[in-house]
Amino acid sequence: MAKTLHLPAPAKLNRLLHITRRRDDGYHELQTLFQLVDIGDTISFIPRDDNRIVLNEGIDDVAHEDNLVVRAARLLQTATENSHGVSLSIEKRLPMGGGLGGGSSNAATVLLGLNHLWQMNLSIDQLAALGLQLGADVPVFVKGHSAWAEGVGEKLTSVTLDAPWFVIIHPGVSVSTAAVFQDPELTRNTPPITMARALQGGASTWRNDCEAVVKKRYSPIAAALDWLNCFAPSQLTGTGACVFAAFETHEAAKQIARDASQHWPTWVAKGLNRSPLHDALGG
Ligand SMILES: C[C@@](CO)(OP(=O)(O)O)[C@H](O)COP(=O)(O)OP(=O)(O)OC[C@H]1O[C@@H](n2ccc(N)nc2=O)[C@H](O)[C@@H]1O
Ligand SMILES: Nc1ncnc2c1ncn2[C@@H]1O[C@H](COP(=O)(O)OP(=O)(O)O)[C@@H](O)[C@H]1O
Repeated sequence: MAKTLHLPAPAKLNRLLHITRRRDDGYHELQTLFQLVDIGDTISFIPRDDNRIVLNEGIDDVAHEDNLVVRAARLLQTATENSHGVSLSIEKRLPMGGGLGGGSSNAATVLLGLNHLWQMNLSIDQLAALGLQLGADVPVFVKGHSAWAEGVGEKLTSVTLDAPWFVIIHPGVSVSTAAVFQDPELTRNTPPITMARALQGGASTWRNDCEAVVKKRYSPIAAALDWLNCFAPSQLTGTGACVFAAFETHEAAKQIARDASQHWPTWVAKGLNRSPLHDALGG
């Protein structure tokens, strides 16, 4: 029987997110600091004798062909014109549409995992370019390092950030990314800053331009931010829904998480700089 490969798909936090401009095509240019964290999903791969791509254990709310793991596998199969197949399954731990990048990370894990399993020998840059076709957050997971990002998130420079313990709370609502970017009140003209200046400023200066609009539209997110702000400066990740705060010790994070978990789904996560996916693949 073919051996099963299990690979991690870590989450990310946006520790800073500035929106600098709306482009003519309606998309927004960003400056963001992506940090990888040590919570995530697991993707399992079993090679097949035929050329089919099959998702055995998927996600209830997402159709088979729409699932980013199936789309990533098909994209690699087409781009490399190969006739290998695979059976995939997802052990889902990350909330969907939570701003933790779970779907994007799942896609990146499939691109790297199948490049390895099918021995396609595409470079990381080639895989990141394929990943961008699936979503703006896929390339950072393909590259596998915390990063300063510009453009729509695809122009990446690896950075080494502090690695605190984070408390991450899901306030229980689902945020529409499109609606946030369409909101007339969104701050979309933050002057661009240099990466050096952002890093020099440090975490106490980092903020998320989506936060004001998201708080106004979703009162449960405002409530979770207000609650967490009583213990440490708190922020939204991506366009939400999750909010987070950093703590120096695991103990301190666990203590706050215990209280938070009485109200909301809550995670404690360690900040990372290198992806556990790249550790697992030995790259
Ligand atoms: C803003 C970030 C930061 O990480 O939010 P999260 O998704 O993590 O919350 C991401 O880059 C999100 O990228 P991605 O996940 O690809 O966005 P999508 O859901 O495809 O975007 C939905 C819609 O939002 C708008 N949109 C999205 C990204 C962007 N840079 N400018 C935009 O204007 C577009 O109208 C797009 O059709
Ligand atoms: N494998 C997958 N995991 C999560 N979401 C997926 C997946 N495949 C498709 N999706 C779709 O992508 C959307 C964004 O998911 P996700 O990346 O988890 O959130 P976010 O972009 O807010 O961090 C989901 O709401 C879902 O409809």
